[in-house]
Amino acid sequence: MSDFASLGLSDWLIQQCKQMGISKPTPIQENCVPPILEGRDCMGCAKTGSGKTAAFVLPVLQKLSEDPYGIYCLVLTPTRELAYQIAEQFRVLGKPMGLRDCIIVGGMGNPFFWESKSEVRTVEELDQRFILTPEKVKDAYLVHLIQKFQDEHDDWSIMIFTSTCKNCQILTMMLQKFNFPTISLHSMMKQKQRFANLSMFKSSVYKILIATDVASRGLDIPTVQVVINHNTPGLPKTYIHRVGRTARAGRHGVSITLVTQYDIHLVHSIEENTQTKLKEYPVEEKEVLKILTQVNVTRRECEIQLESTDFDEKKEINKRKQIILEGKDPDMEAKRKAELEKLKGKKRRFKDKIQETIQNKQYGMRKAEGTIPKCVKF
Ligand SMILES: Nc1ncnc2c1ncn2[C@@H]1O[C@H](COP(=O)(O)OP(=O)(O)OP(=O)(O)O)[C@@H](O)[C@H]1O
Repeated sequence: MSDFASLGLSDWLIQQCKQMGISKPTPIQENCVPPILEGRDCMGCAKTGSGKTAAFVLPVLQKLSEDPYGIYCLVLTPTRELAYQIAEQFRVLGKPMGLRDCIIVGGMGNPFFWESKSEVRTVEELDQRFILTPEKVKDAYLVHLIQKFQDEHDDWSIMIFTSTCKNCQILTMMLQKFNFPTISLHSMMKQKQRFANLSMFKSSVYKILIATDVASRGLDIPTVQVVINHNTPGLPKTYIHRVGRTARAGRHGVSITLVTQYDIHLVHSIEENTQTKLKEYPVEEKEVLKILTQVNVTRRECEIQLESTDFDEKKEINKRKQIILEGKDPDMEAKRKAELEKLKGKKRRFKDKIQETIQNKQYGMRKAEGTIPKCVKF
């Protein structure tokens, strides 16, 4: 493995990397830094947590420092949280050159600035991936797993991914009722709250973050030791992004995916895609059964509690907001959808009618042929 100097990086940047605890380039950095410094187009692809951000931040900063003029670099990210995280990397590495940056995100009013520190530690070992196939679907397994991690580790931190905002909210409420230090992150929360929750999780005020896929891409929280997929991801790509939130930069990490009998095909495509056979996670069923009723009752209580809030109403508002952002009129869209449904209904009835006519004809023909079996009464 080469060092940063041999990649053509300046001393001040190498020093800044050292200050962050980064002394040797990762393969993606080794392969991307020189061509970017040469001014060539570069497309990089590497596994999660392998230092892709610094692979472009470092050469961009170096080139900018050579000719610091005007707006130099525009970075596009899939989520707001990721925009802040990347800006943070630019800020930390670009501190000696007095870098100025601006974050622009949708749905939050004016762009604003954010200051915080980034943390890097030494590179360690690989991660382990498991599946857990519960006898019965549900949440008791989740509670059992968390309990186990809490009992077995002094320093623990878990990210749980689930499919919908509503489920994310219910699970959070439920785990809080079991006194687990839990916080959530999903798109139906106000952005301010999303940032606040993320930073409280990052600083270990809360040990469990329950999130939808809004948190599955790019977030770098080195302390996360376990990722639990409360639902089996529908796409292998989503699985890869989710489990990539642990075992960052060569650290240890475990991922556990809850799988029902209906998800086996999804597991197979994940295994095929990742070229990894998922191991069965051993669970003491007896222990799970002990808490089963209590967990079910608590979950139901949380569902009822949530139904009495304006959660679904907000969902409707968010949907309408999205339609407006897409440049469409939400009322017109609703009308269009209703008309489409009407048309589909008409088509369905027409199809049923044809089917019925065909059946009647067939019946008539078989009757004429005398091939219809006689009804026998006992
Ligand atoms: N050369 C290095 N040596 C050790 N740690 C590094 C090195 N480069 C970056 N890191 C650290 O590794 C962690 C992961 O980096 P980064 O977030 O850029 O990964 P990524 O490849 O973009 O991951 P993802 O695909 O999940 O977005 C960060 O904490 C970063 O500071």
